[in-house]
Amino acid sequence: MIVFPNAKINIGLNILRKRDDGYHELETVFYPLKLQDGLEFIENHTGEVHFSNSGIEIAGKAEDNLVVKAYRMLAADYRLPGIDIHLHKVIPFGAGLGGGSSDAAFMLMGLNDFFSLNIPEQKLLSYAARLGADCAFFIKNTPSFASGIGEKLEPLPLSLSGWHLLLVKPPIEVGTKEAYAGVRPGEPNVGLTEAIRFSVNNWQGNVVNDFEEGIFQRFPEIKTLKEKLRERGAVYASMSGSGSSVFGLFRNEPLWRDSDFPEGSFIWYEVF
Ligand SMILES: C[C@](O)(CO)[C@H](O)COP(=O)(O)OP(=O)(O)OC[C@H]1O[C@@H](n2ccc(N)nc2=O)[C@H](O)[C@@H]1O
Ligand SMILES: Nc1ncnc2c1ncn2[C@@H]1O[C@H](COP(=O)(O)OP(=O)(O)OP(=O)(O)O)[C@@H](O)[C@H]1O
Repeated sequence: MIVFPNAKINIGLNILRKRDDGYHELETVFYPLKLQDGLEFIENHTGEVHFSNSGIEIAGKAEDNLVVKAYRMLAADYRLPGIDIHLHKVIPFGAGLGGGSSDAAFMLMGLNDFFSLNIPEQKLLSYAARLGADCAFFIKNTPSFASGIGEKLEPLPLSLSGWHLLLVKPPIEVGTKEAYAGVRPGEPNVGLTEAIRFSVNNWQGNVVNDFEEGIFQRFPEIKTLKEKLRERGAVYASMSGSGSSVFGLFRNEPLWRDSDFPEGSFIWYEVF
């Protein structure tokens, strides 16, 4: 079976408070992108899991990969055969695009479908939440308002249809944990549920990402990137999640060249 896990952006991200277990309560809007990895698995007769990877190389042991963790989680509760997994990685990581979380969520859904496990959506959502705070979103994969630690989801009637998105990930990887360490939690001036209802023209300054302050201090080139997207005509520009990627929303196709951005940047353009 082959599935295509997609990326997400965060539109606004307010970090409200730190919990006793170290996680942070937040409010954010998740919006799916067409940018995708390719994830294939076939049954084998060894009873083992084999993992291979092409495209962007993922360092570390196969057992640490979120798709293998997703398999192990289901295999603990359901009878599953061994499988060979191949992940073609296109979505950059350390980018705030949720690529690893998406791979894990699509693995859960793929195993559920292919091996007819009949796991209801509510249960898939709770498996996903155990794999990562972002992961549950990809089970639904429609524009959503998220709260809690990112796992409480409500569908959001937000359509960016017709808007052009230009996303740039500079050659900097930001770890999620370190990004959280650099924020000061607090209540926003305008709550996200209210701000997101404004027209996109009024988002800048109202729909904010609380990770930006700390990350821009550490990596001024990411701040410069956001300014560049605004100069190029982005009606709204923001870092996504914990960074390092930055996106701009444009009314029309933006004019840009690869050389506008830091050498080695990953660039993605789509029309919603
Ligand atoms: C930055 C976001 O992408 C915004 O959507 C997410 O909050 C991150 O979600 P994620 O990558 O799925 O995160 P996880 O793998 O669950 O957590 C990685 C680390 O980030 C921190 N973390 C994550 C989520 C959260 N609400 N509060 C946290 O403090 C914790 O230190 C945790 O150990
Ligand atoms: N399938 C996977 N794809 C990408 N990274 C993975 C995967 N499985 C495990 N990882 C590990 O997760 C780390 C990436 O996590 P990180 O949270 O920084 O990235 P991200 O995909 O940009 O997500 P986020 O939007 O949550 O910030 C990498 O260092 C990598 O080793």
